[in-house]
Amino acid sequence: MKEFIGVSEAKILLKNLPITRVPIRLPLAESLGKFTYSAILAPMDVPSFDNSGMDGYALAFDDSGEGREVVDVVPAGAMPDFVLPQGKAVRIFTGAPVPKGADTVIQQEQIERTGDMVFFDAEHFAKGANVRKQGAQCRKGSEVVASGTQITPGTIGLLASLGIQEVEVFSIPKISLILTGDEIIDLGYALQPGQIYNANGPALSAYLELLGISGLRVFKAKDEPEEVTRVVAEALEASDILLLTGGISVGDYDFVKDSLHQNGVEQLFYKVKQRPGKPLFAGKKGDKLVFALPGNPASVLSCFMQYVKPCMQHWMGNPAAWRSPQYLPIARDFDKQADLTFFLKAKVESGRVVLLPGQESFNLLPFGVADGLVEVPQDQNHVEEASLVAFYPW
Ligand SMILES: Nc1nc2c(c(=O)[nH]1)N[C@H]1C(S)=C(S)[C@@H](COP(=O)(O)OP(=O)(O)OC[C@H]3O[C@@H](n4cnc5c(N)ncnc54)[C@H](O)[C@@H]3O)O[C@H]1N2
Ligand code: MOO
Repeated sequence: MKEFIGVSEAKILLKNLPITRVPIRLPLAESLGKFTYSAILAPMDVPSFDNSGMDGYALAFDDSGEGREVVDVVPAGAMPDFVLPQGKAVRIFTGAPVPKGADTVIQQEQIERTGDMVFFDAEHFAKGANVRKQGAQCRKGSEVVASGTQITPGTIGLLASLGIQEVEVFSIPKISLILTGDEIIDLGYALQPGQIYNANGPALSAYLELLGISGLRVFKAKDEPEEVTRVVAEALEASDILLLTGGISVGDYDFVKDSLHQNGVEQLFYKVKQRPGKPLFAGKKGDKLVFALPGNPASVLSCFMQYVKPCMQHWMGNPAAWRSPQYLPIARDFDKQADLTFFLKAKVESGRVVLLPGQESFNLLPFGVADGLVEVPQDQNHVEEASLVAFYPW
């Protein structure tokens, strides 16, 4: 039951959590952005036949003779059923199979053609020129993609070239979000006095999209203990990772922590020496992770980026989930009094980080332009202009 711990201790606790991750098989077209679960081996040679890299003429390089008679044409998509006779050439096109008996393709710009005869200057070529050999890209059985690789459009092209239609990837966690707070109103409704628009829901849903996670289930709970407990039970059942916003500090209407305990969630830590997001709660129930994010929107986004995002990325098989920040020079001096780690909204301008005005945890204005967060460690109260600071892009 860790209480009021430092940022690094909180991160180490999360990083060391054993997480059972399961692979799923997905159609290639749905695998973009996912991480491969196991290494992928080539099921065949690619190219699977020697083929021409140019539009031109295929011939046997070592054949002597001033010119070659063109005896046939090989288009792409057809396999020639003849052996090229000695001293002859065939018209060939890019991607077409090089017929047996030929070993070199001379591109058509380098050929003089007179009637059925072609002439070229052999000094400008080497044997084998412009022939893409069978297996030049990869041999059957060779590893083409390592495990833990993020699938890009390029990976999809590579796998398609190998005829692979499905890939085994790390699954995407099922995420639920419980928004607490009687004052929270969804977009599209008129605000009554005392009410505010739900900013945390749309922001988190967008952040999940950025991580390649769709299908977020959003629940709402009134500031009422039985309701929070009931909604936690329902949401927990349906999720691998449960997020809550609000209701986690010490106010009379903050019921989240008790509701989590009542639902058998074991506390990993509560309260972190940081601003924003001091009352952050992390817990687990079996393999399920639970994060109760302090309701202020800046705390929600900051805590999500620093703690929840790496857990989710780790779950999804990203080997760089807990990667180190970038180190960039800060544009101006910065001073703080509190003995807490600060996460500050910042913009990168000409390679320097500029801290934005409006760092209070209720204030969303700097998020309109921020590129990410700067971390100023707990024990550092002064940051000198131009010194390097840790910067986390979104
Ligand atoms: N006596 C103390 N009061 C507070 C402390 C404390 O230590 N002692 N901590 C403060 C800090 S720091 C934070 S952070 C907040 C966290 O409070 P909760 O997690 O209980 O969140 P709420 O009180 O429910 O809401 C805080 C704030 O955020 C607004 N909010 C909530 N949900 C949304 C949403 N979906 N979209 C937009 N805004 C939202 C809510 O209206 C409140 O203004 O506690 C401090 N208090
Ligand atoms: O720790 Mo809270 O997020 O500052 O307002």
